[in-house]
This record gives sequence, structure tokens and C-alpha cells, in this order.
Amino acid sequence: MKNHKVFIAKKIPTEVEKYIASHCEYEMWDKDEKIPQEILYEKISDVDGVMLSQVRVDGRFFDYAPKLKVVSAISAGYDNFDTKEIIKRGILATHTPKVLDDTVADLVMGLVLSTARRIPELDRYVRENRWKSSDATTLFGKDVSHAVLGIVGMGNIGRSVAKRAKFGFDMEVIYHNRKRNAEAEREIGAVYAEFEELLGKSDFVAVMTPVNESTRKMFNKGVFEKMKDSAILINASRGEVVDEDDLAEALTNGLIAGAGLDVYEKEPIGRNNPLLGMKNVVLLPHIGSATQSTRSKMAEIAAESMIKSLNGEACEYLIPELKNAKLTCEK
Ligand SMILES: NC(=O)C1=CN([C@@H]2O[C@H](COP(=O)(O)OP(=O)(O)OC[C@H]3O[C@@H](n4cnc5c(N)ncnc54)[C@H](OP(=O)(O)O)[C@@H]3O)[C@@H](O)[C@H]2O)C=CC1
Ligand SMILES: O=CC(=O)O
Repeated sequence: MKNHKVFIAKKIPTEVEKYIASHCEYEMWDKDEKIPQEILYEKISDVDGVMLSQVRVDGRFFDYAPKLKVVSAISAGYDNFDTKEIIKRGILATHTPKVLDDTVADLVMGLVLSTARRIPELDRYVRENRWKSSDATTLFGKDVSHAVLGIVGMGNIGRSVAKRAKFGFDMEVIYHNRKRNAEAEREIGAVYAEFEELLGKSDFVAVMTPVNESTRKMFNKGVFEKMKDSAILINASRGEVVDEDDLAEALTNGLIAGAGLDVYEKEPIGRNNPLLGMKNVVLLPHIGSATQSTRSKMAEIAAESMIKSLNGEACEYLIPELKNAKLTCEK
């Protein structure tokens, strides 16, 4: 008899499903589309653990899951978690940082290159049979090599971006965090800058902070005014870190030159979003960690974390707020 019952709110690889099946009774939402909220709330009514991503986990969620002990996010970001409520209810919460750093950093550099050299725009130009001469100055872009990259949020992913920028493109890397990152300074030669200094110096500003009280709408009109008018904003963190109305205005009025985005205030993006009509913007559908291999590893870690937590074994992937509150998985 298996002791625990869990619900997996998202399709996961078969190997990971087998691993869960060997430890628990389980049910899984195995469709590609997102699970409807009413089905999720029904499915969690008698489970001890749940694995999910991009679902709001708050008091209401817990009210539908009276037996719940563990919630395991298949993502590095856990801004969907109401951490105060999690601590109040004594629930264990885990996430999947680090395993996706290289994959997300590759995509960030992809956004840097595709905005700077206008790759999606010029791909359309060729397909639409508008190519007459490669000498036309109207096709020129900006250099990435040797340019200044300002990283706001030099954490796990920020550091992987910095490595690529420094050692792959010989960029000058500056960064801003609330606390200095000694490892990034020592290993990569990244130089700490105050926020305003970074804005004024950077050719590319890459945002890699979580969304929290200190970062929500951190990038707004006042900030765009302090950036170079030739600068490009890259955001693969969370849409809420950028005021999207102010960004659209800044791009229209030439306060900044372009943007490469993987994340938005509303996802999927609304059909009337003005960013859709701008050719100096490259838009991706929140796919930072979306490779087969990385998503499989994330599901594996999330599953192991859930099972270990349910069994009262040590788990390194507890969210930092629980570690800070001295909560552990161990019985
Ligand atoms: N597009 C995608 O698919 C993905 C997006 N993400 C997003 O990326 C975020 C970052 O991930 P990860 O690198 O693992 O997280 P980390 O926690 O390792 O790094 C976050 C960094 O942001 C800094 N930070 C936090 N608040 C501020 C602030 N107010 N000003 C400046 N810096 C700040 C932190 O430093 P300090 O505390 O010293 O300020 C820390 O260095 C995730 O939270 C998630 O939202 C993650 C994975 C995939
Ligand atoms: O956005 C994705 C994540 O892992 O966080």
C-alpha cells in the first residue's frame, strides 16, 4: 500500500511519471493545454502533494486541498506562491532553480543577437522578396561583441548570461543587485554598478530578477529615460518587472532602441498589445527553459523534491523563504 496520494497538474515525461508511480498513488493532467482551475481544485481535494507550474498557490488553493503537505513547482520562479500563506499553513514548497541556467542564458543571448542584428525582421525581409542589395544601410544592426551588457539581477541565470557575454562575445559586463555577487566579480570580472550608473552605461540591459515588491514595475518611464537612446532592453525574468505601457511608449518615442522579450504582464499576450506591431521588438512565448532535456530534468527534480518532502527526507530545493524560516523537509 502506497502511503501518499499526489496530483501532477502538468504533463511530464514518462520516466518521471514511472518514478512517481513507484512511490505514490497519483493522477496526472496529461493534456498540452493548461489545466482549468475548477478541475485542478477538484483534483487536489484529497492529495498530500501536488506538482505544478504557472498556477497561483494561495489561501484559496489551500482551502480546496485540506490534506496538502507539499507543493512542488516545476519552475525556478515561484512568484505564483503566496509564501506568507505557505509558511502560515506549514506547507513544504519546492522549486527547480540552477538546472535551467544554461538553457535560459542561451535564450537571453539569442534575444540579444536577434534584436541587435534584427534577425527576425530581416528573415521576413528575405521571405517577402524585398532583398535587393546587402549593402543597404537600412539593413545595418548593432554590434554585440565588445558592447556593454548591464545585468540587473546577477543570480544563477544572470551569472550564466554574464559568462556567455564575457567569454563568448568579449562584452564588458556590469551588474546591479541589492547585494554584490563576489563570485561573478571574481570568476567573470563583472563590475558592480549602482542602478542609475548601469542604465546610463549599458548598450544592452538584461533583466534577470525575480518579481517581488522591490522589482514590480522597476522598469518604467523614469528608468527608460535614464537608458541610452541606442540601448536595447532584454527581459526573460517576469513581465511584471517591466511597465509594459511605459515600454511601448519608450520604444515609440525613441527613448530606447529596441526590446527582446520572453515574458509579459499578461500571458499569453493580448492581441491588442502595441508591442505586436513594433519591428524593433523581438517577442517569444515564455520559452526560456523550454528544451526537451532541461524540462525533463526540471520535472525529475520537482518529482524527487515532492517525494522526499512527503517522506520527511532532506530536500535541497525548498524555496528560500522556508529555509529562512528554518523549516526543513526532514522529520
Ligand atoms: N523566461 C523563463 O522561462 C525563465 C524565467 N525565470 C525568471 O528568472 C528569475 C531569476 O532566476 P534565478 O537567476 O534562478 O534567480 P536568483 O534568485 O538566482 O537570482 C535573482 C537575482 O536577482 C537579484 N535581485 C532581486 N531583487 C532585486 C532588486 N530589487 N534589484 C536588483 N537585483 C535584485 C538577486 O540579488 P539580490 O537579492 O542581492 O538583490 C539575485 O541575484 C526567476 O525568479 C524567474 O522569474 C527563471 C527561469 C526561466
Ligand atoms: O519561467 C520559468 C521559470 O522556471 O521560472
